[in-house]
Amino acid sequence: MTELIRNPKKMTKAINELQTVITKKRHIEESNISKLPYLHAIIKEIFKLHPVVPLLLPHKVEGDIEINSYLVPKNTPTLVNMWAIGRDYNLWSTPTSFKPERFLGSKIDISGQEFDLIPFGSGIRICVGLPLAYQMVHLVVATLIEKFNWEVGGGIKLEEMNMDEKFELSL
Ligand code: HEM
Repeated sequence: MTELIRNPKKMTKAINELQTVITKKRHIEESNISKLPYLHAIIKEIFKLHPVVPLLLPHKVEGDIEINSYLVPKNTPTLVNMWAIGRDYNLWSTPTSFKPERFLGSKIDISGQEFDLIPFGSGIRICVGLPLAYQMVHLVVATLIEKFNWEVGGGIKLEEMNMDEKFELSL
C-alpha cells in the first residue's frame, strides 16, 4: 500500500481497473481476479521489491556441486537471496523503482519456473500454500485499494517518506 500511496498515478490506475469489476454494492470475488492484469502486475512488483520471505527458507546441498567454478560441498547450508535478485541491475531495468508496468505483457510469473522472481521458492520444496496465498493477497490488496481513500497524514511529503527496511519475519 505504501508504494501505491507514494505513486498516486499508479494508485488511480489500479482503482480504475478495479472499478470495472467492483461496485459500491459488489465486493471483489475470486472469479474477478483473472480480469485484473494491472493488479497482478502490482503484486508481482511488490513480491520483487519487498519479498515477504527475503532469503526464502534455508536448504542443504545434497551432494558436492560446482556453481560458477565454486565448489559447494555436500551438506552446505544455502540461502537464496530473493531480495537481492529483485534489485539486481543485471536482471531488471531501474530495479529499485516501483514499476508494475514492467510485468504487463511479461511472461514472468511466480510459479517457480522463472528464477528472476521466486518469492515462493522453486522446485520440490516450493511453498505449498502458493495458490491460497496468491489468491488471498490479490483479494486483500484489491479490497484495501478500492474500499478506502489512502493519503499520508502528518503533512509528510510523498517523496520524503522513509522506505528503509528492517530484516525480520512477520507471521
Ligand atoms: C504471501 C504468502 C506466502 C509466501 C511469500 C510464502 C513463501 C514461502 C517460501 C519462500 C517458502 C520456502 C520455499 C523454498 O524452500 O524454496 C515457503 C514454504 C512453505 N510454505 Fe509458504 N508462503 C506464503 C504463504 C503460505 C501459506 C498461506 C501456507 C499454508 C497454507 C504456506 C505453507 C508453506 C509450507 C508448508 C512450506 C514448506 C514447504 C516445504 O518445505 O516442502 N505458505 N513459503
